[in-house]
Amino acid sequence: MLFSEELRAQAQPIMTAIHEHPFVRGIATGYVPREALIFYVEQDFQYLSEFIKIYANAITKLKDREEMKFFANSINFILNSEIHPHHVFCDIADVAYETLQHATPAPKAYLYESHMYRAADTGSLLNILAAFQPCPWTYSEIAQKQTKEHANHKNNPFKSWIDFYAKSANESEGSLSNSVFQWIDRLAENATPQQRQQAMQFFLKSCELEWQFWEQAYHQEDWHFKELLTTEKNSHNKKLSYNRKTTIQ
Ligand SMILES: Cc1ncc(CN)c(N)n1
Repeated sequence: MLFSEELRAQAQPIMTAIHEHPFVRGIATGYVPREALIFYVEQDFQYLSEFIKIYANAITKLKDREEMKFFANSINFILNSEIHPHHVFCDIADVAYETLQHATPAPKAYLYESHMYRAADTGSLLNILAAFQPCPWTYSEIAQKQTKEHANHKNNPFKSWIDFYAKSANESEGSLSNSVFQWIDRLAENATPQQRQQAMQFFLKSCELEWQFWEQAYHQEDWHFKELLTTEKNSHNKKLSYNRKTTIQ
């Protein structure tokens, strides 16, 4: 069995829980509470910004130009394309995207970012790829499953979100996702059982943190002593006062 097959097999219970998560089901059925959408975008904006920095840092560990290109493309995708799904959520929540770009990372987002830095700090490309991979992989799985269920019908306000990640499953992110699994397999061939085990742990923890990220947004889980822990003035302490862009008649 290829190592990437082992990774996916071990992660299956987590992937099933992600598919069944109420936030993710809400995308398929067309309704997610407004506060959850706002919290998600605030946190994801911060998370993806951090992800870019971690990708950039990972480039310093590479020797091969093709490998560098992969990380450069990933950064480009996050910076220039992945704002679209955020806009979809903002439009549904009827909130201006610019107002959601100043949050402090909430506990699970902080944990996820720290986890990826920890993977990068090991200096092992296998660990780095294993820790990064659940980010594109789980979204591509969600979108492909929801497309198969025909959740992306024209009356679903989340259609464009599903189409975006389903399309990227075939083009950039997903085909990228497959090529990353192949890359992981090549690295795993020369790894010791201990090194594979460590990479497996990075992968599974990132999968769990993907589930936690949905959970955190759905329940707007934040630091309990937030006012002591942040210097941000514009954090989502004020979430209930987010003005709608349009006036309700
Ligand atoms: C937390 C999280 N994980 C994954 C993705 C999809 N790249 C995302 N936007 N945010």
